[in-house]
Order: sequence, then C-alpha cells, then structure tokens
Amino acid sequence: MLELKNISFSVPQETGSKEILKNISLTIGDDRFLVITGPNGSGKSTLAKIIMGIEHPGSGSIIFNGEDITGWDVTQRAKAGIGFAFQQPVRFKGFAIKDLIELAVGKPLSIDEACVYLSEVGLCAKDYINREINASLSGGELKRVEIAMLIARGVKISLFDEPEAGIDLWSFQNLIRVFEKMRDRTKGAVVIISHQERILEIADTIVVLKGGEITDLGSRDTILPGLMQGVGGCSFHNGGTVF
Ligand SMILES: Nc1ncnc2c1ncn2[C@@H]1O[C@H](COP(=O)(O)OP(=O)(O)OP(=O)(O)O)[C@@H](O)[C@H]1O
Repeated sequence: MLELKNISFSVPQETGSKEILKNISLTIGDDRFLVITGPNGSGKSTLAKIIMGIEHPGSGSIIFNGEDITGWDVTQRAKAGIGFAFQQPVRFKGFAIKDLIELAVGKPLSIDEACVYLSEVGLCAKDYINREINASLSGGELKRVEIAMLIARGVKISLFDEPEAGIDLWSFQNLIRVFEKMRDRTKGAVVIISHQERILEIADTIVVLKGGEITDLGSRDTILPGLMQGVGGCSFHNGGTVF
C-alpha cells in the first residue's frame, strides 16, 4: 500500500514560487486499478514523478508498505517494487526483447520462459522474442514490451504516464485489452495517468486533479458519470477524450 500524506511541491520562479501540488493526500491500496485524470497542467505528471522519486515533495510524506520512503531516490524505489513506464519507451540499441525480459526478471531464461511474458501482453512470442528494440517496432509494440517488463519484474506498483500517447487507435484498443488483463490478473497496484475515457472505464478508482489539488476521488461508478456530463471538473469532452 502506498500512502501520500499532505504532499506539496513548488518550483522557484522569478516572482516567487509556483505551487504545483497542494496538500495531496491519497492512499493506493494493493490490487487497485487507479486512474489519475485532470486537465492539462493540473499536476498529474508531477505527481507521478513524486511517486517515482524523480522529484521530491517540499512537504508531506510518502509511506510504502509502512515504511517512510519520502527521501528515497528512483533506484531505491525501483528496487522496492515501484515500476514506471515512460511516456516514450526507451529503445536500447543492440538489445533483443529477450535480453530486456531477462534483465527485468534478473536471471537467464529459456525461450519458452521468456515467451510467457510476451504472450501476457498479446504479442505472438515467436515473432518478437529475438527482435531488436529499435525503430522497427511500432509505438504500440514498444509499450506492450514495456508492460511485459513490468510484469516480468513483478513490481508492486506499476505506474503509467499517458500510455495512450503517440499510438494509433488500433494499438490503443490492444493496449486496453492488455490493461484489462493486467487488472484482472496482476497482484499489485496499477496507476495510470490518462485522459482517455476507455481507460477511465476500466478503473476501480478515479482521482481527478485540478490546479494541483484533488477535486474528486472515488469509485469509477461515482466519478465517471460526473466527468462525462461536465460536472466535477470536466470542462471538455471530445471523441472519447475527457478534458
Ligand atoms: N520544473 C518546472 N518548472 C516550472 N513549472 C513546472 C515544472 N514542472 C511542472 N511545471 C508546471 O506545473 C504544472 C503541472 O505540470 P504537469 O506536467 O505535472 O501537468 P500534467 O497534469 O501532467 O499536464 P499534461 O496533462 O499536459 O501532461 C504545469 O503548469 C507545468 O508547466
């Protein structure tokens, strides 16, 4: 369980400082599928960076399974089981997909063992296992490889910042299926930052950030109808995209 307690974060500006997150308190329970949404600039990515340890809060504390990890860096948090998928997946030159899966698991694997993780994310394993991580892989394929790595690492919290960014509708539909499977099977929490209605629809819990504050938090069934009607912080709805 991850607890954010009264988290505030500011950046210095010429005219003083700008408060980006204001007194955020949020508990992310195990086995929860939580989606954080809100308008552009509301502080979602900053909150993700605070959870990862890329940024550190000016005040407040972060407790992970009872331990205060506020001062921990990215590596310490990664080792403790907080995994992160980048908005633009990293491409490692000269690395095959199998190498990445082995790196994630932390030991050599047989082809069959490595293939299990690829099958989990809907990639036909034999076509991919020896492919190099390079520009020949589509954005959707790269994202699925990243998710396979998080599954292989067995992280306790998987964090995705706008996984829909830069992928086509077809790949997006496949990604949704992978997330649905992850929600049903993965032990541990999944936290997704997204504007997409299709992702909000599979959330257990939705958190709405606005102006650096949590303006709404609750189950999908209580929060989503308000978002879709423009109540509770939604200012714009267009083509399946909220906000
Ligand atoms: N290092 C920084 N210096 C100055 N301003 C910053 C810094 N980091 C973030 N901000 C500002 O803080 C606000 C929140 O940014 P953040 O990226 O967290 O928003 P977001 O909700 O993820 O937005 P989006 O939906 O557009 O990705 C923005 O106004 C951004 O310009």
